[in-house]
Amino acid sequence: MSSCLVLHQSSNFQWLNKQTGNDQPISQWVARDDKSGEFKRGVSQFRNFISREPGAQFPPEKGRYHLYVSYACPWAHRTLITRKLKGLEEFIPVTSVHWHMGEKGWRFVTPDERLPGADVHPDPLHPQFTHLRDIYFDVDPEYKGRFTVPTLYDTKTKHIVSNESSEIIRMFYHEFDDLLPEPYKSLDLFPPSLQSQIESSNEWIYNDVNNGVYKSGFATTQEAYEKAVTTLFSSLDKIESHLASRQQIENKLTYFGDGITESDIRLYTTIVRFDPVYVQHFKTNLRDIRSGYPAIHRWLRHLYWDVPAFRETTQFEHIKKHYTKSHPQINQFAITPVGPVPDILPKDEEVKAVVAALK
Ligand SMILES: N[C@@H](CCC(=O)N[C@@H](CS)C(=O)NCC(=O)O)C(=O)O
Repeated sequence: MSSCLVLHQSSNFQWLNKQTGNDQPISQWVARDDKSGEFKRGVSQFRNFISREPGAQFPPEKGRYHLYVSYACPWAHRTLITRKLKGLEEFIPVTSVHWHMGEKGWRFVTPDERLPGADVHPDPLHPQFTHLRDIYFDVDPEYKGRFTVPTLYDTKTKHIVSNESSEIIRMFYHEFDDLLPEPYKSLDLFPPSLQSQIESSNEWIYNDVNNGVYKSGFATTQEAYEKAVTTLFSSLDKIESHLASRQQIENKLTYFGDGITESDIRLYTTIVRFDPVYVQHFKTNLRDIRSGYPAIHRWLRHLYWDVPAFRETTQFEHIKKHYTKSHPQINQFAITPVGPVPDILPKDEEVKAVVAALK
């Protein structure tokens, strides 16, 4: 453990003044001096790549890299789905943090805690570390940024390879292919023929939907909230008509092409959290998915119920408790709403009002 880390852990003064390495408390989602009240997501700081190119700094190797995630987090969820779809579970071990994010950020569970989901355990690489931030400061005592999941860590060089989910999933697409058996080796989640469509939809779906729910929920002015929520719902309307025509005209259940692609992965992790959390916690309540967006609902339930990589990486207890119990500025008493029940509907059930409307 670096001496700097000991300093961070032992001094309350340091905690108060350096909670994110940039003098903002962890829970300060909108910068204090930002009068717009708009949530602006920071840029990830570690941006290296695992590559199978000869001489690469981070070559693909079984067991070399460790992935730190939270089951609650939609960005980390992308990496868990991709890892499973590509058959990388034996190659890239995972540790999930506890669902609660406090003033010191994400923490590891203690040895006696039992939470749902695979791989929720203390940090196996640094058993003395209590929080994810300990890894960031161990790697860089001067780190100035947020301590985010996913974090892809190299056990050999003791560096963070990347803490940017959109890039981690792309490393998983092909860089390990030489080590993988079929059918994982030839699974292409970003096929050349669809890349430009995927890229251009990523841009607005990221801004308006994936990050849009946070812009709505973390807004600190009425104007910022209304701007985010109306943009979010007009983008959901656009996604609904795209998926409805895919389902009705092309008879396809995925977002583009014939199989699952990056677009499905990136959209799913927001949509599966929408009804259970975002509708009430982030006030994204012009409609919900189950009663307001039939084509999105059908697409969501196809991925959840028919594709194990989606269902097995979706842990509703982590999701519901994380948001509702980690944001005191939004939910002072940390009460987790019971509904909606169930978290996700079976494929052959609809909410009663939808059934009545269809009669
Ligand atoms: N752009 C990053 C965002 C990751 C991110 O913001 N993760 C959240 C959890 S959902 C986090 O760890 N936040 C901790 C913090 O900001 O203090 C990515 O896609 O990987």
